[in-house]
Amino acid sequence: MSVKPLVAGNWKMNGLKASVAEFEAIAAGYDAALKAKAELAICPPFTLVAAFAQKGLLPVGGQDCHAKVSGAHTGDTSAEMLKDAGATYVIVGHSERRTDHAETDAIVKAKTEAAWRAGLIAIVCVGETHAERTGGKTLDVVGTQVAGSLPDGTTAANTVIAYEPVWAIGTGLTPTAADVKEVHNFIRKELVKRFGADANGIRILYGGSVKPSNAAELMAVEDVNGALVGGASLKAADFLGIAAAYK
Ligand SMILES: O=C(CO)COP(=O)(O)O
Repeated sequence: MSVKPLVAGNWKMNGLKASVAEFEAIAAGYDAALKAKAELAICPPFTLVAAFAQKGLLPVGGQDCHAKVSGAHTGDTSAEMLKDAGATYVIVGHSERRTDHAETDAIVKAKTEAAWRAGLIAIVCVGETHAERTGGKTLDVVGTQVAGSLPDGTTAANTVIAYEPVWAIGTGLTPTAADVKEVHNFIRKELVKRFGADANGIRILYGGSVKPSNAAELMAVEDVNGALVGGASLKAADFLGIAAAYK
């Protein structure tokens, strides 16, 4: 099944009002040739979601959501609020949330359901730590996260998976193409086993130190259907360079 790749930018805790210029530069550079290669999306901090979405230039996403619709949850943002602000996507279960905010697979699953309830596409992140990889536990860990973080009813239309090895995030290190292939093939198999043939259309993004210089090799790997890009998504030239790496 041929799947249109998605190259999504995760701006993390970066960006001020002035950053709308960089967002506009990304949209301006997304020409017909790039449109033929990949879809783009930008997930800025909450404070910029509405401002970016109002531009109507590219799909926008949040970086997290609460599982509930509303209520006494100081500092949290619901999926409905993101939808109201104009978001299309929301990232859930990023390793920085799993670590900094002790998010478990059960919490990530509840957030994924919240995303669907609000009409958002969930970008569900999974990935092993360095110790887990060197301990030979990568597929066990990723398999457990995939099983526990995805609700019944996961489809190609409501969910994107992002495989992000924790040790590759922000480090400049990346797994070999063979290692990426092993994990993506494994995730695909698990998805098809549980959700049926439709799961061949679920996009599985690779994330972790993706740059224009390594994008061509990583994006050519079987079952890699795009990228979730951190640092290199903050500069239009780098982010567009990743999309351009598609043949
Ligand atoms: O965590 C990531 C995207 O969600 C990857 O970050 P980097 O691209 O900065 O390594």
